[in-house]
Amino acid sequence: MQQITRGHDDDQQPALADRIARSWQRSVEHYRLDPHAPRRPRILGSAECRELRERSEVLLRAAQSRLTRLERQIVDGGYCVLLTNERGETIDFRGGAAERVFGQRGLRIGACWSEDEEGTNGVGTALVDCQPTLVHKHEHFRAHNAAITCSAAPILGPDGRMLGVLNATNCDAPDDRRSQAMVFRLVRDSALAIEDAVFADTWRHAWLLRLSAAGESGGWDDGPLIAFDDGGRVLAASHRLQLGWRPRAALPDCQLADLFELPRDGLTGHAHRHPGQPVALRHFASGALFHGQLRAPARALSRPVPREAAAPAEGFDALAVGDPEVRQLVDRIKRLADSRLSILLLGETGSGKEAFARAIHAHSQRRERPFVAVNCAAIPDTLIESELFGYKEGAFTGAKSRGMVGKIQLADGGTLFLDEIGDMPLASQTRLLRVLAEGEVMALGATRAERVDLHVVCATHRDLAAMVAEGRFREDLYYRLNAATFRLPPLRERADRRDVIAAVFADETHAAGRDLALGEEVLDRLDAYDWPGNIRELRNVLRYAIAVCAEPRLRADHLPAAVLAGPAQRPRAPRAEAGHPPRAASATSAAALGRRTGHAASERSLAADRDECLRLRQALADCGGHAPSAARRLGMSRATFYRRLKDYGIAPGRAGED
Ligand SMILES: Nc1ncnc2c1ncn2[C@@H]1O[C@H](COP(=O)(O)OP(=O)(O)OP(=O)(O)O)[C@@H](O)[C@H]1O
Repeated sequence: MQQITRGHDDDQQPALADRIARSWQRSVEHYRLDPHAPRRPRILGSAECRELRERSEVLLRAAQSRLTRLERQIVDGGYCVLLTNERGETIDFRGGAAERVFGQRGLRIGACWSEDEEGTNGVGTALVDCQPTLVHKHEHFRAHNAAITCSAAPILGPDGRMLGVLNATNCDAPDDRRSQAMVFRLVRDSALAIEDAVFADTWRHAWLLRLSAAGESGGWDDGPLIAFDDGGRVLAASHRLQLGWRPRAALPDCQLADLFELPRDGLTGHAHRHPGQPVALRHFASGALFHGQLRAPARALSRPVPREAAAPAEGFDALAVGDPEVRQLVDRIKRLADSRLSILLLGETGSGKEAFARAIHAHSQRRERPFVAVNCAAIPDTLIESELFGYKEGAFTGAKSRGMVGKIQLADGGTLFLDEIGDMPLASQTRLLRVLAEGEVMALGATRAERVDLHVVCATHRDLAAMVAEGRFREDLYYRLNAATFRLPPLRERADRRDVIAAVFADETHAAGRDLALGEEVLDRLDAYDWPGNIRELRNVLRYAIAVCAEPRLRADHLPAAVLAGPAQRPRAPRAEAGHPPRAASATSAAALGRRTGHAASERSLAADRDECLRLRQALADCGGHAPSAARRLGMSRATFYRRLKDYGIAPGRAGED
C-alpha cells in the first residue's frame, strides 16, 4: 500500500522534459534496462488478469462510464484507452476496431507498463512522479516504443493512495508533441472524474455535496465533493477541494455549518423539501457564493464506513493462526498493538511479516489512519532519505520544486511499516533514531523539525545482532527496535500447515470465482513439500493449479512439477523463542553473512547456499534473465530476489554463467 502526494498538474516544458530526463536516468542507472532489448511489454496470463481485476474492483466499477466516454471521444482518432492498477498492470483496455494492431505493440489487457520494466513511458513515469505525463514517441526509453505517444494521468484514492493510471496511446501521431495537447487534457480530466467516482462510491453511505462556483455551469460532473453525516459533520473531501479554506486534512471533524452559511433547515432539510434542486451556499471565510448539489446516502448509517476500512483481509481473523506458537505470538502482539513500543518481525521471505504488520495496524486504535509500508531494500540508498523524510523546496538539485512529503509524515497518526530494515543505510538509521526517540521528523533542507505520532513496525530476515557486531547497524537503533521481537515460523514448521493450505486454497478459489474441491491426496502432497518461499509460494502454486484445473476437483497432477518432486534438501532453521531474535533468521542469510564476514559457515548451510544459488540462477535462465518473472516463479518478492542476487554476487544478465 502506498500513500502519495500529487505533484504539479501540468504538461509544461521544461518541467516535463526534466522529469523525462530523470526517468531515463532511472531507467539506465537504477533499473539497468537496455533500450534496445528486443522484447515487448510483459503480458500477464488470464488467471492473473482476473485476479488483478478483482483486486481493483472499486476502481474498475467507478471508471466504467468515464472509460466509455473517453473511448467514444478518441478511439476514432486512432487512440486506445488503457486503465492500469497501481503497479502499471493493464486492467481495462479499449481499442475499438484496431484492437489487434494495438495488441501487437503490447497495448492490451494484462500488459505491464511499470517504469522498472519498460523504462520511461506514460503509465510508468506517471506512477513514479504521480503527475499527469505525456511521453511522446522518441521520449520513450525502449526503442520498440519509439513510435507511440502516451498521455497518462494518475488516479488517487480518497485516502491519497495510488489506485492506478488512465492512459491514451496513439501509434501514428504527428511528430509535433503539441498535437497531443487536447487528448492529454481529456485524459487528465477523465482521471479526475474517476477519482471523484471512487470517492462517491467509497462514501456512498454518506451525504455528498458537490460544489460549483455560483454563475458557472458546473454540474454533478466536476467541482469538489464533500462527504458528511446526518449531523452535518464533514467526513472527507475530494482532492479537488483546493479552495484555500483549510488544509484538506483538517476538514474531517469540522461541521459544514462552520464552513458555510446554510439554509435555515440545514442541507438535508433542504434536500427533503426541494429534491434535486441546487442549494446556494455562502462560504464564510471568503464570502464567495457556491451552488451545491446533494446526493442522499445509499443507506442511512450513523457512521459511514469506507469500503476499504472494512476489507476482511485486514485483521488477524483473516490470517490462519492455528499453530500454537503463532497463536501465542498473536495474543502478545495484540497487547502491544496500542503501545509505544516498536515491533520487530523476523521470518523468512513470504512467511507473512507484512500481513502481520497490517493485522497489527487493523487491530490498533490507529486503524482509521494510514498504514504506510516502505521496503528499504527496494529503494536505492541515494533515494531512501528523501523517500522517508521528505524534502523541502530546492533542498537539492533535481528536487521537485514544491518539495515532497516523506513517508514518515504520511504515516502520521498511523503505522509505519519498515520492511527489510536491515537494508537501511547507516545515515538513514541515524535520522530514523531521532524520529523514534523524539517523535520528530526533519525533512531534508528543512530548518525546523515537525512532530509525528507513529507506531513503527519493522521486519527483516537479516541477523541484526550480527550486523551490529560488524558495525553495519546502529546499536542504539537495534536496542530501540528489538524490545518486542517476534519470529514468524516458516510454513514447513507450522503445526497448522494443513489449515493454512486450506485457508489459502479457499481464498484463491474465491478470487478465481471457482467452486473447487481439494482432495486429501493433493493436501498430502502440498503438506509434504517444504515451501522455501513460504505462504507466498503456496499462494502462487495454488493459483497456478486452480488456473490449469478444468474439472470440479483439484488433482495432484495439476500441481507444478517442483511440488510433485517433493521437498528440496534444505536444512531447517532452529525455532527461536518468541520475544528473542533467532541466532540467524534463515540458514541462507546466515551462510551469506558468514561468507561475507569470513566466519566459517557450517557445511549444512553451505549446501543450502549452493542449492539456493542454483535455484536463483535456474529461475533467471528460465525467464530469459527477467528478474521480476524469476522472482514470481520462486514465490519471492522482487526486493528479496534482488537482495539474494546481491548476496550471491549474481548479476541478472549473467545468470546463466557459472
Ligand atoms: N497467516 C496467513 N494466512 C494466509 N495468508 C497469509 C498468511 N500470512 C501471509 N499470507 C499471505 O502470504 C503472502 C506473503 O505474505 P507477506 O508479504 O506478508 O510475507 P513477508 O514475510 O512480508 O515476505 P517478504 O519478506 O518477502 O517481504 C501474501 O499473499 C499474504 O497475504
